[in-house]
Amino acid sequence: MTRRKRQEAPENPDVLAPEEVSDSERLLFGGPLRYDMGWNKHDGSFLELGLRAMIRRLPQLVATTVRLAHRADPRALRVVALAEAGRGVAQAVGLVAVNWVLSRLLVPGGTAERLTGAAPALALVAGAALTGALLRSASTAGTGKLEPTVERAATEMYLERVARVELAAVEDDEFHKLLDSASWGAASARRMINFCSSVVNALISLVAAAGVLTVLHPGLLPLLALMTLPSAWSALTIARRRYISFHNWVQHARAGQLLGRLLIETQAAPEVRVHDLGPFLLGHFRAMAENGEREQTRLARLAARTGLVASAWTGVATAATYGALGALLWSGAMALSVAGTAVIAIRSGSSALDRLVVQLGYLHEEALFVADLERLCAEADRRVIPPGGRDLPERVEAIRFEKVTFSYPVTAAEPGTPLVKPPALCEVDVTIPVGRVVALVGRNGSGKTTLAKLLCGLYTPDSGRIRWDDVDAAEADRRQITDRIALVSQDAYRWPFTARVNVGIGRPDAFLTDERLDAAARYSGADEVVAGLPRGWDTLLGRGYKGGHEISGGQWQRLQLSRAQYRDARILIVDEPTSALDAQAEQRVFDLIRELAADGQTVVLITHRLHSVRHADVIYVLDRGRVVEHGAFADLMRPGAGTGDFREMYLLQSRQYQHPEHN
Ligand SMILES: Nc1ncnc2c1ncn2[C@@H]1O[C@H](COP(=O)(O)OP(=O)(O)OP(=O)(O)O)[C@@H](O)[C@H]1O
Repeated sequence: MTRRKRQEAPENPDVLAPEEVSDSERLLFGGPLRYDMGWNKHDGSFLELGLRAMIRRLPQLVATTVRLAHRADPRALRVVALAEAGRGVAQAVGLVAVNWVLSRLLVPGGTAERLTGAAPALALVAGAALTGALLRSASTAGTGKLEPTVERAATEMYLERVARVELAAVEDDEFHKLLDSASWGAASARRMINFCSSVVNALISLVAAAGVLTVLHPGLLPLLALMTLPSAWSALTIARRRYISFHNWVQHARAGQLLGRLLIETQAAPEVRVHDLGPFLLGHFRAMAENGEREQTRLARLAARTGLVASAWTGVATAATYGALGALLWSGAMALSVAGTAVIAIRSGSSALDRLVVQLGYLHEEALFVADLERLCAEADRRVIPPGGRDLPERVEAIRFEKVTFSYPVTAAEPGTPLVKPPALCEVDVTIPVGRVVALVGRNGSGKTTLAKLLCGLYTPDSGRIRWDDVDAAEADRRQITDRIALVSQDAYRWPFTARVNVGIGRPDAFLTDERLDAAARYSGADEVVAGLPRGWDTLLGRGYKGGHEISGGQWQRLQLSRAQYRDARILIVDEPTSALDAQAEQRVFDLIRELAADGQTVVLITHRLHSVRHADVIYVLDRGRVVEHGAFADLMRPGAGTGDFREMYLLQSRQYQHPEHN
């Protein structure tokens, strides 16, 4: 693979290098492989932050961290805050004591005499160092306690909110992106504790150094600035360089990793072999990896150059500082002991500022994810399933859809280009008498599943009403609606749990007994599936786990039918219940549904197998979101009745089952 001509290196090394995209990436992904995920929007955020902006944001960042920590463990927060403040005082006292020591040592007289004179000051230096060490360990312990607590509290806050929102929110693209970036918020909150404690510590050290210098000699403060600013600039520049390198490298690495995954993925494996895709994918993998390596080398060279410039600046600043100190000493404006203390204070202040700018950058980046987490919580609260509501009648006679219209939210392909999509349901009138079998039939995309989801309360109509006798579902207690419904959908979830839990999860609050499970399993033929599992009911279902066992689509469907039976709800919605079942199992399911109907169970049956709806009490035929005809099977099959849609579809299907000679 040849590589495109390298683009010119950027003039300003603080700006991200232009995209270096290999031909492989252009061919396979149409350009650089960028994720369209929520967190992606924070890529490169460190670079947007200058020194001044960092300092401006400092109070807000510290406030956010303190708020998180206070919510999780106020006591540990107090320990960390007091320990850090105490460390600052200990540092200042230590510096003053050093000055005292030097002033006692640098006086004329015998060594023993001078040492004796400096003894109290030396004891103070030792005391300050010991106190500082003890406080540091208290702060480390407090931070260590806060970190996991903050992460747990933030994770719980996230999960608890997400579990309560409407389905429409989870399906909304924008909400999903926010969900994605907020999912990093908990780990970021944890890291913020550490970064923030380092920032506060560096800040206190800096203030202590500046305070002591001001007390010693006001003229020393500009020297601190002279020495620390180039060093802060160099620390920030080098940190940015590393950051740029990481972000450029990570894109190419991601693209390469994707190819690596495709080569070993089970689903792709047959095609990789039959079409001999191995060398093709491997060749592109190598080209991308080499591109990534070249990028890293280039950035490492640039980082080395910047480091050298920064070191030269720091050297000049150090020389200027020591020159100024020398001049003050020479002119007699400053005592030697003060100059000695000033050197120590300036060094400690400058290293504190280095730490401050780097840690502040990281703190800023983590704070963006925590802000997403907070935004998600606010948004989730806005889109939460409303709690409470009107009680449903104990014995409902019929559920009625009255002129119900519903549209899914439309996502524009390009920003600012609204898409017009017809509603999934349009002015639909459907009556579901309790204790009867109602069938919904129609072409793909005609709105059958949408109607079932509205019945479950997963969506609410844009207009029109769904009434449970005289109670409007929009005002009813949603829990009472879902409690009365069991749903077997074509895409029912395959829980990576044991077979026992996969059925029992139909009603998680009910006691799991083998008796109840066996009864539910017999209902759909899942008893045969369970009998064939290596550990029976206790077999873990799902590949990729030790002891995990995979079962076929049809076997899953039987388990899912048992789950609905285990739920023991008054209304059973079955959406394509037999799509993956063999002919025998399918017949059995429809016989069961008939038996249920005879027992007075309400069944809403959605299916494309029209021969199976012959026994339904009423059949609704949908087309492009509208009910085009409805009635009993015999009525719909009468020539000339209604629109004839059902009759036509039914006859077409029956002809396919007949032997060609009989046509
Ligand atoms: N989650 C969704 N988001 C956006 N549009 C959707 C969503 N689900 C369904 N639709 C659209 O709504 C319309 C009705 O879909 P629905 O799944 O209700 O039809 P259906 O009759 O059950 O189809 P099938 O027989 O294929 O299962 C279709 O145009 C479909 O593309």
